[in-house]
Order: sequence, then C-alpha cells, then structure tokens
Amino acid sequence: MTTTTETVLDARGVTMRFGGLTAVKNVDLTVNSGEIVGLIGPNGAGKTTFFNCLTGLYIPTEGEVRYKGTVLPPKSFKVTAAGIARTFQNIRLFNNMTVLENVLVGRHTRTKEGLWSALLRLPSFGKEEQASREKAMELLEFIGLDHKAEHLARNLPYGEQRKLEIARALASDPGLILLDEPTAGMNPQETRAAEELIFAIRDKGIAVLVIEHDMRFIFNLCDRVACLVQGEKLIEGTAGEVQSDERVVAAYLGEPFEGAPGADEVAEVEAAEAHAEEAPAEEAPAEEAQAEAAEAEAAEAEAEAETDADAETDADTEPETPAEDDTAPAADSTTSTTTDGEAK
Ligand SMILES: Nc1ncnc2c1ncn2[C@@H]1O[C@H](COP(=O)(O)OP(=O)(O)OP(=O)(O)O)[C@@H](O)[C@H]1O
Repeated sequence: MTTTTETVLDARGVTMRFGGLTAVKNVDLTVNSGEIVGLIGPNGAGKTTFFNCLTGLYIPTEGEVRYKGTVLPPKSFKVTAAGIARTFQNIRLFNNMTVLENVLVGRHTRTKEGLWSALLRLPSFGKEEQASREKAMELLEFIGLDHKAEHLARNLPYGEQRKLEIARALASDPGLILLDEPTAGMNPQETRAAEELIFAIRDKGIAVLVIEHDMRFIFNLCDRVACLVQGEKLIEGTAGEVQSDERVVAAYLGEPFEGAPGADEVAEVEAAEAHAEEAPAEEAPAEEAQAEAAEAEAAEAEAEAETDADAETDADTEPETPAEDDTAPAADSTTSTTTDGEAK
C-alpha cells in the first residue's frame, strides 16, 4: 500500500498581538497527514493563543492558516466544518447531558439540522438521528465508553471526561485534531491510555497537533515537536533533537541563553539591575579607602610630631610609639593595621 503525504495544516507567519503584548510572533508550522506533532513551551509561551489562531477563535494580527491548501475562514464553526476539531485545556462538556448526547452534539457540523436542533432535540433532528447515533456509538466504542453511553457526563471520572471530549471532537469527522493539554490532571495510568488513544486516532488517518507540558508523554508520542518561547518558535525537530537542545532546557528552567527570544531585552534589564546594585557597593570601598588614607595621614603626622618631640627632649630615650623606621613601609603597614583594626 502506498501512502502519499499531504500537508494538512500550513500556518505561515502567524502573529497575534493583544494591545502592546505580542503573544505569538511570526510562527510557521505545518502538520502532514499521518503525523502527530507536539507543541511545547513554558507557561505563557503562546501555545493556546496559537491554537486559537488556528481554529478561528482569534483572527491573527498577521499571517495565514491553510487547511489542505485552503485559507481558513475566521469563524470557529466554519473551521470545524472545514475539518479541524479541537479540545480545550479546561473540559467543556454538557454536564447534564448523557455521554451519547455529548457526542451527538459534536456531530452537528456533519448533519443538515445543525446545533440547535441537536441541543433542543427538534423533530427534524430525529430524521438524521439514527445514523448519527450509530456513528456516535462507534466513537464511544473507540474510546472505550460505549458501556457508559447513557450516563450523565458529569458523573464520569476525570480521565473519562477528557476522553469524551476527544470523542465529541472526533464526531465532526476531522482531518486534523488539536488537543490542548489532553493529559492535564491525569494519573500515570490515564496518561498512558491517552497516549494509546492518540496513536489510534492517528492510525485512523487523522493528523494530530498536541500541546502538552508532560515531556515524557510528548517525546514518546510525537513525530515532530515545535517549541515556543515568548511567542516565537525556538526550534522544531524530532523528539531527540528538541529534547537534547540546551536552549529548550534553558527555556524550561527559566535560564536566559544567547539568541533567545527577548534575550536582548532581558540582558538589558539585568545589566541595569546589576549596575544599580553595584553602585553603592563601589562607593563603600571608596569611602573606606578615603577614611583609611586620612587615618594613615593622621598616624603619620602623630608619629612625626612625637619623633620630633622625642628628638628635642631626649635623643637617647626609646620611643614609646613606632618611630619613622616603622612608618617607612607606610602603605603596607597602614593597610594591614587598618584591616586588623577593622576586624577587631
Ligand atoms: N485574550 C487575551 N488578552 C490578552 N492577553 C492574552 C490573551 N490571551 C493570552 N494572552 C497572553 O498571551 C500570552 C500567551 O498566553 P497563552 O495562554 O497562549 O500561553 P500558553 O503557552 O498557552 O500558556 P500555558 O502553558 O500556561 O497555557 C500570555 O502572556 C497571556 O497572558
């Protein structure tokens, strides 16, 4: 069997500004058919904003997003209809509807009747209902929740609610699914199950773009990984390439590195802060040095005066205080004396 690779998603130069804040800056990203691509980056890097630009929730300030070669309309329901489905960071289910009904709602873009007749269960909805139900049950079976089809969504454990969100997104028959932190709040067992589910989604022929903070999960899962830092794409490559890139490690640890997005600004601020901290520290030694010099001068003058007086009164008498001989190596003795004095 030969498979041809098709560019499913092609985002070019996507920039999103909120007033003075550039949340996403000139980001290019492609996802090909059969691929699982990861999007990582520290908190606030712009990942969700980028997702929102891809799915019509935000109209990018600059740039273009194409799905299978066609520029996407800036409306989320049209983007879904075009073939891109998504899940959200915070679960958004209809809690008082059953598991099955939640999936049926996700099908509204593929039925003639639309969302409101699905939600309100208008008579016209019944005509298409049977086919939709069958499709929805297939999806529930796929995610392993068919036995809970009639349960209320709110009664599902957390991990199953996340799965249900994925099933609802799949109900729109997407060619690409965007998953925003699908394992957030999951225990290790649920995370492993989510990983298997995502591989199975890819095996169904649906390309995947996934945001995650769990690095082990993302590096296990993804064919390619892109890392955003302060809105800019820092690197894109295989899991191995990204994992071993010291700039990625530094970005996660919050350490600046040469050429990092925003590094110039950070360096300027740090230099200014360092200068402000150093200034008083520099003054202190200068003041100390002046005081030391003054002390030394005074000691010298005193010694001289005593020496003169001694010489005048009794040239044979031993001086009580160090004489000129002792003051000769003035610099050294002054320094050590003063230091010792301060230490006392
Ligand atoms: N609607 C908005 N209005 C103003 N600023 C916003 C808006 N949405 C996001 N931002 C800002 O844009 C930046 C990127 O936020 P975003 O949520 O995209 O980051 P993220 O990488 O998804 O973070 P996290 O991993 O914490 O979810 C942040 O500084 C955020 O405060």
